[in-house]
Amino acid sequence: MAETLTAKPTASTVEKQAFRDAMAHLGSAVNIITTDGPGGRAGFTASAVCSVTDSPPTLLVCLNRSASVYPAFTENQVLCVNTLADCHESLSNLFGGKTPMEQRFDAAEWSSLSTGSPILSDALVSFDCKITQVTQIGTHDILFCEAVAITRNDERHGLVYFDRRYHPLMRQSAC
Ligand SMILES: NC(=O)c1ccc[n+]([C@@H]2O[C@H](COP(=O)([O-])OP(=O)(O)OC[C@H]3O[C@@H](n4cnc5c(N)ncnc54)[C@H](O)[C@@H]3O)[C@@H](O)[C@H]2O)c1
Ligand SMILES: Cc1cc2c(cc1C)N(C[C@H](O)[C@H](O)[C@H](O)COP(=O)(O)O)c1[nH]c(=O)[nH]c(=O)c1N2
Repeated sequence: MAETLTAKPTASTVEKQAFRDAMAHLGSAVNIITTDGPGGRAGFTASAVCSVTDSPPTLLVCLNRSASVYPAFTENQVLCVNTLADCHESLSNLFGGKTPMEQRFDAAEWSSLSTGSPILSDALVSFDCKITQVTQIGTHDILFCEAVAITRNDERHGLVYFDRRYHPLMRQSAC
């Protein structure tokens, strides 16, 4: 586990709502981030996920520190990024807040791979990761996550969150 950095707050001329309205114009994949371990099983929906480097294979996940799941991720130090397919809209909403944890997990099939974090059975792709570094910016922690195992489903269609709504993302069919 490496250092935790804290950015100095700076005055911004952009209002929070204007920022969110602007961010709603960026389409993104939708993911259910899961963890399990001494801190308990937990999961939440995240669109703030991206690739950092392939050497070592690293993704980042932004997690609001006020989320109910925050203590579990902090304690477990492992997580799985489960990228959702077009059929997962209601599952995304379940993991998107307020629903009790057991009810979230009861709605789908799960397995485990290397770290013990729940792997969503029909996810588009699952990155089983250990958290290697954490940086604090404003309300969120940026979790840098090194993939230790990956499962892929090359047949399913994708799911995109854009303009505050879900959209299916179709694979190009072979011609
Ligand atoms: N990064 C995040 O924490 C994040 C991202 C997406 C959605 N959400 C949450 O999901 C719910 C629905 O979101 P929505 O997209 O339908 O409408 P919204 O108006 O709350 O958000 C619009 C866009 O702004 C960004 N955003 C929203 N809340 C943020 C936050 N606290 N920190 C950083 N960026 C944020 C995201 O890109 C989001 O898609 C809200 O409660 C929202 O806070 C959080
Ligand atoms: C489409 C979409 C996308 C995101 C979210 C929601 C939705 C619907 N949420 C919010 C997050 O899922 C929610 O705060 C957690 O489920 C925690 O909620 P509880 O505190 O358990 O109610 C979210 N939260 C976060 O910290 N980082 C993120 O990238 C996202 N992205």
